Amino acid sequence: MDKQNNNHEFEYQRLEKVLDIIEKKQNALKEQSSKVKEDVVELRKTFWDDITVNMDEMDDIIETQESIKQQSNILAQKERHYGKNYQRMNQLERLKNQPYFGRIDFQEEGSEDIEQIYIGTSSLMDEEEKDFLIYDWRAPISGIYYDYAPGPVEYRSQEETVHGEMSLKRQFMIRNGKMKGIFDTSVTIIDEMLQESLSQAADTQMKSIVSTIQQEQNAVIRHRGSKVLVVQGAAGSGKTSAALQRIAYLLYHHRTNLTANQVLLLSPNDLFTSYVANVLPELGEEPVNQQTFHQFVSNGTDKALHVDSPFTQIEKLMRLEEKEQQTQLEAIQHFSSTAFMEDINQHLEKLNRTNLTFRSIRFRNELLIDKKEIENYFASLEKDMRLPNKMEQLRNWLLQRIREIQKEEIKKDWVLDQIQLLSKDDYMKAYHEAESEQEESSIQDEEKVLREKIIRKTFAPLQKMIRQNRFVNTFKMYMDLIAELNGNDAIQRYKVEAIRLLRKKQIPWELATAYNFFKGEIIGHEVTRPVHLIVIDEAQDYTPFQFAYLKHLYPYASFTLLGDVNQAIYSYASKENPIQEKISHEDSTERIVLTKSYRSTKQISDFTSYFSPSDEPVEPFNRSGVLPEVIRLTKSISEKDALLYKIEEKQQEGYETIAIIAKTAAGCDDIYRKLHKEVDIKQINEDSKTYQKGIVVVPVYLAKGIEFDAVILADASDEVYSYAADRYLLYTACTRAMHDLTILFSNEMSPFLSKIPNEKYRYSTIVER
Ligand SMILES: Nc1ncnc2c1ncn2[C@@H]1O[C@H](COP(=O)(O)OP(=O)(O)OP(=O)(O)O)[C@@H](O)[C@H]1O
Repeated sequence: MDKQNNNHEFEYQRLEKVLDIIEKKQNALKEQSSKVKEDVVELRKTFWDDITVNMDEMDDIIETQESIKQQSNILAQKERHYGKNYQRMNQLERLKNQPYFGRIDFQEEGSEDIEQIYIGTSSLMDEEEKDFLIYDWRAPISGIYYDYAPGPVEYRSQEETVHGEMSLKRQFMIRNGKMKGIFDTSVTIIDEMLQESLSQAADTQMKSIVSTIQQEQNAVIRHRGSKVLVVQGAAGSGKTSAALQRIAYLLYHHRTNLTANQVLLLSPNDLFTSYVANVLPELGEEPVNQQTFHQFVSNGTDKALHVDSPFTQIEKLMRLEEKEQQTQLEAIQHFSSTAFMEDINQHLEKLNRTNLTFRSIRFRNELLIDKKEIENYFASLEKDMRLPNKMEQLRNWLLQRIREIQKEEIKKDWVLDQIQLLSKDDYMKAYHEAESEQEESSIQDEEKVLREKIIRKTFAPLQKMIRQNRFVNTFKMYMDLIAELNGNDAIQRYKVEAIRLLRKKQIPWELATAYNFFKGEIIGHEVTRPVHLIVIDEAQDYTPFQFAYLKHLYPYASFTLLGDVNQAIYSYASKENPIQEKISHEDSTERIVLTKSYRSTKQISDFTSYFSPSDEPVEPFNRSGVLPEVIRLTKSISEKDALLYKIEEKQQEGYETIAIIAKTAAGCDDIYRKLHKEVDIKQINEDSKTYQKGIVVVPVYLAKGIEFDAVILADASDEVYSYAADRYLLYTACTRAMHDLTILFSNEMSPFLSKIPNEKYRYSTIVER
């Protein structure tokens, strides 16, 4: 290789050249696009001109249909072409800003040549469309860039493992098409680009990390093989980032059999959904189907039911005294377990052997089919048949019964009464319908058509109701199951309140997924769209039941679960979660641990490591900042003044996103009330969809997954964070801080903080105005 190609001057010139080619391609594409657009508009306008419509003979009809089909295909093809151009235009626009971020010089074993591989967010060919000027970061060869330092390397192409030598690894910092820096890995010891990226201010929209993906993250992104991938990652280790880049990677590699709408991304709350919404489009991919699990469950349940959110569950628990909380937890843990799924299965078997609870079918206030009759039919079905199959038979039988009833009803006088109420239009339609059936229609023919119309219309809701299985009372059976549950004192006590809520059609979160499972096992699960890949972020908050339910619904889907056992704030609900090692050691499950934490400064990471709830290792990234500050409020200063003082200080220090985090929603209300007249502060609650830069007040459980420049923990006194479960909340809250962490408390500090060595934080007793 020409040594000249190694110097920086070469890189500046190359960048110019590439930008020039991008521009040329853009211009060519623009021209092409406007031509295609004109064609599409023209074709839409003249769609019928080239078609000869002839319906005389059967052959003519077929020919007409054929030519319509052909014309539609041409139109569709042109529209697709236009869509593709549009997509490519966006890609080129992005490339113009940062065409590439890396270069590797690679010599394949046995080859004389050294290839220069430039890596960017999407690929670019030279003007002759012969050679790659830029490789997509997801191309197999690009993997080397993330996995190795210069030296011997290998990568896996479609068919084989390719070995070779990497002689150069170079990083480029290109912003707005301008070269801002060039770093060779052999020269720089620390990753300057990563340092730069991490020291930036927090954003309300997550950014893609393709240019600085780290080796361990790359293993997550490019993982193949096992059906279930479990990622345990320290707070701020890039789980969410890796999850999104993984989706982009898989969409790229499985273009032909995986599309964005076959991916389900489950996120912890709406705020988070909008926080990450930009990443995939930034990577040139379509957004995937993203929901919270609460939305997923609510969409799959009875319309009349109100499903409590997980936040309601956590708030309720936090209001209880420790002993009461323990009892409640014990019950919740049972409902969260796969043992409860077993209870349900046994109960369903029993129901299958005995009978289900049906509703009688009524019509015009009269009993049409008595539930006894339905029970008898159910009992007559073959004993070993599965419940959903029995239900199908039952539906068909009922629909047939309805058809027979219709034949009787059509003759009755009430139908004639209804005919009198029909509009003139309906009469006319009936007249034409009757006429089209017979050359000369009589009054009787018209009446027959009208009677059929009335019967069809009147019975339609009934048929719909049968198709929707509303003749079986799954909710009542579920309530019975809960009421009949045996179990310890905790369960017996829990049942009383649960039944009270269920009677009001309100379902507590811990019973909601189980109800959908129970119902689906009776009437069949409704899976509306094919899902091939399910990515669950904050997976530590899923119960074994919930995870088993998802696997049951989508037995052929691949799963990627990402979470942190240290942030299991719903450990309130379950001691076990799918991220834990023992659960993830099932067949076809692989587990990757991300230990390095990138979000917070080393000082914040060190500090939080003292109260991290589990032994999972956390290795702080070496980015320096100030020590966290722990402030004791004394009587001479109110919480309000202390907060105002600290907010002002953080603003003066230049922080743009400042979060005041409280434990509960009530705590947030209180802070908001005290401060909103003094400073511009926004409150984040369960319904918040987005947030802006500035000052926010937010409960811990809604700050999950998000990050802020500066975090002020409003009250870390011992009476606020003292139970075992509070440790997870405290840890989650403090690890949201990127650059600055301030903790306030009055009287005694939380026991989780009191053991931290003094040199790990700055301590002050009073804040003076
Ligand atoms: N390789 C990387 N390059 C640049 N930034 C990174 C990288 N990895 C992580 N980050 C940054 O670190 C921060 C934390 O990342 P992310 O939110 O993905 O972590 P997480 O593991 O999901 O965190 P948590 O579990 O605490 O919510 C983000 O600002 C992200 O952009």
